[in-house]
Amino acid sequence: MTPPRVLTVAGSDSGGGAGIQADLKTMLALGVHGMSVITAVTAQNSLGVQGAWELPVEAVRAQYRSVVDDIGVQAVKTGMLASAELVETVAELIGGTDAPAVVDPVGVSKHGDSLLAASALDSVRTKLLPVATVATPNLDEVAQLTGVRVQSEDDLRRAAAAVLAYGPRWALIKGGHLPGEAVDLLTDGSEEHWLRAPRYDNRHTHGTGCTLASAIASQLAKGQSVPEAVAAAKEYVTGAIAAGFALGGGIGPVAHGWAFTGGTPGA
Ligand SMILES: Nc1ncnc2c1ncn2[C@@H]1O[C@H](COP(=O)(O)OP(=O)(O)OP(=O)(O)O)[C@@H](O)[C@H]1O
Ligand SMILES: Cc1ncc(CO)c(N)n1
Repeated sequence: MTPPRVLTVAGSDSGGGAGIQADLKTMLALGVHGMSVITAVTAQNSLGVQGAWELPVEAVRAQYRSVVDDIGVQAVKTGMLASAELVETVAELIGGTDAPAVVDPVGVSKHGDSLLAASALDSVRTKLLPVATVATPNLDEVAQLTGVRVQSEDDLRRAAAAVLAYGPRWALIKGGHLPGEAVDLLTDGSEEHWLRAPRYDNRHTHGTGCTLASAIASQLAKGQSVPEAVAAAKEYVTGAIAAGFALGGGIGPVAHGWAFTGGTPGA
């Protein structure tokens, strides 16, 4: 049987922990066929981002058309889009595709390196968020995009309302950067789903956001509803964080294959 097909539109992380590499590993682990449109190439490792180069708009468009016109997609995920021009191009492409879109509005890496030009923020708000089925900002991205500064769980509702005002069907506000339990809020403005998991203080959390968004897209492609897909994706990313491992001298990656290795840290 042909597996469901999922497309990631994102940047390459040479260190293999985030970006396209995290997305494809997640898709393999969750049993879907992963495909990629590369928007930018980063020189990146456990210590930070040493360099980043965008691809030309024609290269992004051509990759997208090659995949969608022949193979077809059951879900799309977007990550690092680097510039206003690429954000607008990708928004137009996914707006014209009949598949759910999970938009991870990637702004900065875990090390604080910028992965999106400041001049692109307005295009994210007005072009990309309106075509999202689910938008998955972290707290820094919420602050950049909406001005809402989340300091407690109560603020997550306010953040979600501010994100929903830009037009995505659902907002998943990731409270991963708050102290205490790892709490996220999923809402479409009427239903609310609180997702809670224990916090693992192993610091090997490079690529958590990419992994979560790709897992949501994978579950949507299998036909799950948004709340079901997000709940399953949260379980997957939590297992991957629990089994995260040291690599290089800085922040190590989550373990995408944890379900195959029994969830043993670093196995
Ligand atoms: N230490 C942790 N323990 C358990 N869950 C965590 C931890 N850190 C983050 N999470 C969870 O991981 C998911 C991703 O959230 P996070 O806020 O880390 O994304 P992100 O900052 O976009 O990640 P990145 O930019 O590295 O890809 C959320 O479900 C969040 O609650
Ligand atoms: C290429 C890439 N995309 C996304 C992230 C998320 O932080 C990263 N570090 N690198």
